[in-house]
Amino acid sequence: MYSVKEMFYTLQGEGAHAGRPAVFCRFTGCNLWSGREQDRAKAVCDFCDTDFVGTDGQNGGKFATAQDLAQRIASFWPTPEGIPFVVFTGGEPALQLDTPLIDAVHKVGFEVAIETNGTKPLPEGIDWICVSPKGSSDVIITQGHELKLVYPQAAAMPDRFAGADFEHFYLQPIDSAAEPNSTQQAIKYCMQHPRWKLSLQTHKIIGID
Ligand SMILES: C[S@@+](CC[C@H](N)C(=O)[O-])C[C@H]1O[C@@H](n2cnc3c(N)ncnc32)[C@H](O)[C@@H]1O
Ligand SMILES: Nc1nc2[nH]cc(C(=O)O)c2c(=O)[nH]1
Ligand code: SF4
Ligand SMILES: [Mg+2]
Repeated sequence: MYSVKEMFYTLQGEGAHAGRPAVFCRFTGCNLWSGREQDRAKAVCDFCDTDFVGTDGQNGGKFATAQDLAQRIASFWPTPEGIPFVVFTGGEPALQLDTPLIDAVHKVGFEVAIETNGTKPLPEGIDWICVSPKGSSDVIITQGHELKLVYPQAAAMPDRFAGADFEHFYLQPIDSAAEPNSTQQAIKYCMQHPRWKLSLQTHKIIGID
C-alpha cells in the first residue's frame, strides 16, 4: 500500500533537471518532522516548505499495488513525445518507494528520480538520486547524482559534504522568513567555493506547483 499526498504534472523546479517536465508524486510522511506546526521547532528538519500530511491533496490517495500507482502516474503524461519523467518526493519518499514501484514505472516508460533527505536506504534502479541533507541528521546516502543542500543550515554547512560522491553540488537558498538574505549568502558561497552551484526554486519564482 502506498500513501500519496498529491500528484501533479509540472516542471522540475530545482537542481540539474530544472525546467524539465515531470510528474511529481508526493508521498505522505517524513522521518525528520511530523508535519505538525506545533512540532516544527524541535524537529530535526525545521524549515520544510511542504505539507505532506494525509492523502487529501490533488490526485492524492492510497494505492494498493505498484501497478495501480504506476498507471496513475503514467496517466498524467500528455503525449508519447519526450522521455516521461517521474519525481518521487514527499515527505520522505525513501519510506515508501520500493523496487516493485520502480519496476512498474520503468515498465510504463518512465525515468525515475527521487528527492530524498539521505537518511534511509534506497532501493536499486533509481535513475536520478538527489540527496538534500538536513541539520544534524545522519546522511547514509553519500553517493548519487546531485547533492542539493539547503543553505544556510548551522548544523549542515557545505564543507561537511564536499567529499561525498556526487556529479553535481548545489546550494539552494533556504526559503525562510528567518533568513531573508539566503540567496545572497548562497551566491557568495558558490563564488568562493566554485565546486558548488546555485539552485533556485524556480517553480516559486514563476508561480507553478
Ligand atoms: C520537501 S523536500 C521532500 C524530499 C525529502 N524529504 C528531502 O528533504 O529532500 C523537497 C526539496 O525541498 C527542499 N526544501 C524543503 N524546504 C525548503 C525550504 N524552506 N527552502 C528551500 N528548499 C527547501 C528540500 O531540501 C528538498 O530538496
Ligand atoms: N515544481 C516543483 N519542483 C520541485 N522540485 C522538488 C520539489 C519537491 O517538493 O520535492 C518540487 C516541487 O514541489 N515543485
Ligand atoms: S526531510 Fe524533506 S520532507 Fe522531511 S521535513 Fe525536511 S524538507 Fe520536509
Ligand atoms: Mg517543493
